[in-house]
Amino acid sequence: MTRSSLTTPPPGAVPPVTQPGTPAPGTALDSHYSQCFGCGAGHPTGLHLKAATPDGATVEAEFTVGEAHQGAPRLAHGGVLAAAMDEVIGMSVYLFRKPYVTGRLETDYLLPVPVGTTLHLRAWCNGIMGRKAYLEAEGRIGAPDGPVAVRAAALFVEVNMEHFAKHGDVATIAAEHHDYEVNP
Ligand SMILES: CCCCC/C=C\C/C=C\C/C=C\C/C=C\CCCC(=O)SCCNC(=O)CCNC(=O)[C@H](O)C(C)(C)COP(=O)(O)OP(=O)(O)OC[C@H]1O[C@@H](n2cnc3c(N)ncnc32)[C@H](O)[C@@H]1OP(=O)(O)O
Repeated sequence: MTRSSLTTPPPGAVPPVTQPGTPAPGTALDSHYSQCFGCGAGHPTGLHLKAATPDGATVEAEFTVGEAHQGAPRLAHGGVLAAAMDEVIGMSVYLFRKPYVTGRLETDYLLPVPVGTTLHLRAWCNGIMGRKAYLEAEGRIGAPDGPVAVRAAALFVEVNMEHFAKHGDVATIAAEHHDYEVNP
């Protein structure tokens, strides 16, 4: 992965700590919001990522490239692939049971990804420093050990729930999200 210093854990970054409530190894991960472009079942043209954590610390997910995801004819749009990486990384940092948002996302595109391809995604955390989490992901074509088509490195920043309440409907967040107390 070609990455900048901004997404590389600095000296002193620590491994993430498993929190109470972290899903057990093998648990399927629910969508965090039904209208989410990445994982929401209610989004008409979204990515509909299906995810699980094999070990309580990393996330594996599948995304099948559809007609709605094209850039060039019959090929996935690069921004859509970046969105898939953002989503699986977001799911992985959420395993630590704190709300984070993407601050920076860097993406390497190694292979074209045709419509109909199932990308096997994997995301993990390389370290945490204060509010900043340093994460990485890869997307492989056709199988968990298939050729790598996309790699990403990201900096996620911890926020409080007011971050979401400021722009969203608090009742909707509360209704769909039971892991955090929503009390702005
Ligand atoms: C409706 C339901 C929603 C409810 C969700 C609730 C919880 C979530 C639960 C589950 C989620 C599960 C799955 C999620 C899956 C996928 C989601 C995808 C994630 C996204 O798609 S999310 C949308 C895109 N995302 C944004 O919409 C962020 C916009 N942005 C901001 O909101 C601010 O910009 C913020 C908060 C990032 C920082 O603002 P701030 O004021 O809090 O803090 P500050 O600026 O001081 O930064 C603190 C330290 O981070 C460094 N830093 C910041 N940004 C940097 C950058 N770009 N590059 C390098 N370093 C950076 C600073 O340099 C400083 O570093 P230092 O401390 O060393 O000085």
